[in-house]
Amino acid sequence: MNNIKLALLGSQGAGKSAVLVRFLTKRFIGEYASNANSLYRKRLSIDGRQLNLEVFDPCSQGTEARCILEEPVDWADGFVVVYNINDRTSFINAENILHQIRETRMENSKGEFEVPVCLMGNKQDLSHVRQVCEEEGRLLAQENRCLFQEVSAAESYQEIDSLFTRLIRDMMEHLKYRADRRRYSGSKSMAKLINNVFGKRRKSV
Ligand SMILES: Nc1nc2c(ncn2[C@@H]2O[C@H](COP(=O)(O)OP(=O)(O)OP(=O)(O)O)[C@@H](O)[C@H]2O)c(=O)[nH]1
Repeated sequence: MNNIKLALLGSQGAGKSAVLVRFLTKRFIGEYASNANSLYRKRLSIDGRQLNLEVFDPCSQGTEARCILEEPVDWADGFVVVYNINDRTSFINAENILHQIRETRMENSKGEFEVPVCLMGNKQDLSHVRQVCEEEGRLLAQENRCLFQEVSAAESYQEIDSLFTRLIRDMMEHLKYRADRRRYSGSKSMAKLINNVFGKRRKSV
């Protein structure tokens, strides 16, 4: 069975827990304890494939984006970055987080892989007081080559479900690609090793 690790990032109060709980339980719960990191686990079936999903929902109280990122950025196979469309600061924070994910992951993987990321503009039900227009979100997502949608954890399940599902599909593809690459480079180095040992020996006979 596949294990998939997802991290939720974003400003305090953007609705990270609300979005996640909507996806996992189909329900909206108004208030969540936000003074501790949470790790959620769920078994899912996507395209007939069983998987164990782990989601890290870090406590973002009073922390800077870089601190939020320190733990999950190496751990996760994919990210959901949430901002509140009624709070421009949370959008700017999302932008910083996306840059940091890219920087860190590019460094770690020598630019070979791009980790799947989804940008969510939450609280769409309050769009009459929005501070960030939808186009800005879409542009930011395009620049960072990630999925994007405005959602409302309070009012709708469908969009959140399909966005998470698309992201998890991308993550599964990405993990498979990485595993294939590793296998391929493993067999290449094995072939090199065999060549070095036996090839040389044969020459010297
Ligand atoms: N109107 C509206 N309120 C929402 C929505 N999503 C979340 N909220 C509210 O926004 C507040 C913050 O939501 P949380 O899910 O706790 O936000 P968070 O990003 O997990 O916050 P921290 O854990 O503090 O980082 C709560 O009062 C939620 O009820 C939404 O889609 N619409």
